[in-house]
Amino acid sequence: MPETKPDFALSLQNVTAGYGQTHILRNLSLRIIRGERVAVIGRNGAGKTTMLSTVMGLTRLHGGRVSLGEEDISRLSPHQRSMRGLGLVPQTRDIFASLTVEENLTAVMRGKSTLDEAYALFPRLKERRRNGGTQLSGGEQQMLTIARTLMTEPDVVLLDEPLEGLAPVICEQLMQAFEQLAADGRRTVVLVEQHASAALAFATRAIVITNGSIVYDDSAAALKQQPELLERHIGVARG
Ligand SMILES: Nc1ncnc2c1ncn2[C@@H]1O[C@H](COP(=O)(O)OP(=O)(O)OP(=O)(O)O)[C@@H](O)[C@H]1O
Repeated sequence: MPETKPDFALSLQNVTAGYGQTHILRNLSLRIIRGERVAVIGRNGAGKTTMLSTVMGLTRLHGGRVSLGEEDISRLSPHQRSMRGLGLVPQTRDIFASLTVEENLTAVMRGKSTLDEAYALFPRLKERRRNGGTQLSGGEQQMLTIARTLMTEPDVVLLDEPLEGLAPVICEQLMQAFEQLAADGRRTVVLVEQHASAALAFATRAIVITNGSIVYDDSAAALKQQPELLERHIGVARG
């Protein structure tokens, strides 16, 4: 029987990248299959944000290649990458504070995306649609940041520590929204998160980064069963 080739959504091949002359990621290789849910965990400063930023074209690529599907996107600008279906939800909640919720969403809307879609995912944003960015709570700002990225119709969604600093009840709502985003393999989701247990409950695959290199790449369920490994790689296994 002919072997079917995996459909890779995103690939990093021998990537060395950083800021200016500094190398943070070292010869990092990774291939993510379309529809996969991947958790990326690691200690502070391990290079998780740098990895997402490198995929998005926001760092200096010193060597290697980044591909989206079959296409080498290593030389494309962040905007071109976004147009091809990459969406980054940055750690720095990225909204226009002077605009209302609705204006924030319509400003970046693309293709077939609709406000209803955003509001179905986050009903709270519908309630707050006429409120300005500065009037939102931290959790609402995070919801808006995620919804803004979705308005660009990404096939691959990169989430950079979306739960950081938020109350447990909001974290739960966000995790439910990520479940919906990833449902039926509709989107490929890469979740960088310090809350290891939430990330591992969501993901099918886990990647652990230490000093800019991948030290674990296997099933999320298997990593959950090895608290000593989690402890070794990320310190206190945070809930
Ligand atoms: N803009 C920058 N310029 C120079 N060095 C940077 C920059 N951003 C991050 N670094 C450095 O790159 C290394 C990796 O940082 P990165 O933010 O990727 O880690 P991280 O795993 O996401 O950690 P955290 O959980 O703290 O966000 C760190 O040593 C950091 O100081």
